Amino acid sequence: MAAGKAYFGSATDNPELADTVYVNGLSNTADFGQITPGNAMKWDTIEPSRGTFSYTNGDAIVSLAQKNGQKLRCHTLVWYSQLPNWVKSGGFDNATLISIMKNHITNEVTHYKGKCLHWDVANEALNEDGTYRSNVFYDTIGPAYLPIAFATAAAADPEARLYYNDYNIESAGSKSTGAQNIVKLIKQYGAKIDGVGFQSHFIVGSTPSESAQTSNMNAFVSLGVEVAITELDIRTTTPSTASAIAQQAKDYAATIGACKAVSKCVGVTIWDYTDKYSWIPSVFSGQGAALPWDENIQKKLDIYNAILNAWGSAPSGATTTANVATSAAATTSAKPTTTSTSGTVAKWGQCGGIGWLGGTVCESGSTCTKSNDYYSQCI
Ligand SMILES: O[C@@H]1[C@@H](O)[C@H](O[C@@H]2CO[C@@H](O[C@@H]3CO[C@@H](O)[C@H](O)[C@H]3O)[C@H](O)[C@H]2O)OC[C@H]1O
Repeated sequence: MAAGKAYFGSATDNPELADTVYVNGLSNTADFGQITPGNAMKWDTIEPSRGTFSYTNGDAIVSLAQKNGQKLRCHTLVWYSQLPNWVKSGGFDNATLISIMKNHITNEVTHYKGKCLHWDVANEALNEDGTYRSNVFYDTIGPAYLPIAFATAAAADPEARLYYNDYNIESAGSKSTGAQNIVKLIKQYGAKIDGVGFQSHFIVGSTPSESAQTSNMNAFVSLGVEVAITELDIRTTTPSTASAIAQQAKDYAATIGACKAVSKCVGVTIWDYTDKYSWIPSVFSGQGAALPWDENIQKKLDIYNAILNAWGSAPSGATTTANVATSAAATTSAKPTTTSTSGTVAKWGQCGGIGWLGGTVCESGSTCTKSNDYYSQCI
């Protein structure tokens, strides 16, 4: 799977796949060129007991992405949370836990070999002050668990882009510095790390500015890795207000604008696309309304249009009030009127001067062709 192609995508989860309106919206590649499984590839789902691997949920999401022609970010291999008790409280010695971790990674990455554009190899290894978080891997193995995990994933699927993923690393500070140190550590060990994911679970009005996010991304890029926004949502106190929505639109624009401004920022993923299935209300009491589509799977136009404008790719008809999840007309109106166009990609995310929120977009400097079927081809 080629690296360096930008995308805009959404997380999803298996229970939602029974909702036809929802699936139609998720499958609209004019909006979403990429999917991340929200839970289906986590350790407690994949290997709930030692040596027993269950890929049913993950496979369902892979199949959907393949059917739709969407890229996959695979999430996540080594995380202290949603980790089954047999690992968390197993009392294993160093060598045994290394072997368990390597076996888990090898089995899962091999199962999905060739299907994952990215793997979030390690998730949330840091405390807020940038020191290592105490978890069973760190406490038993030490910081070397990180390079070991990355090297193991690289051996199982050499083509997948390997990511460290965390929250509160989206602007400069101790935790961002800690994440930069993880990149250096993994490289010092001679293991492969390709990218850093900024989860970007933001709060309306407290979202870091575009320039703060841009300069922070560039600090990572200068270490020789790409970056991605991997779990974007911007929560507010519910019920939301008009002023909160106006600020939220600016916050989304700042975040997407930052990724757009950094050539090595390869894509943006929102953490599901509709408030109907957002994880926020269940975790942050009294908070929600964090996503660009509402609980009825209707676009919030202020936010949707702010995203399109920040992405620099508002296709004709994109400001329609129709709901893309239910309206074929909205999908049709989003198609370009020209039959085809080609040229050099002037800037990341733009093909022949017409960019798209979803679908394929090309790297700066490459050549592309685009036709009426939505998809550009990067040459
Ligand atoms: O009961 C559980 C339920 O709690 C669980 O919720 C998921 C928790 O993880 C969420 O994703 C994480 C959000 O932020 C970052 O910290 C992580 O990188 C993400 O993985 C996910 O959206 C929730 O659905 O789901 C399974 C239920 O059995």
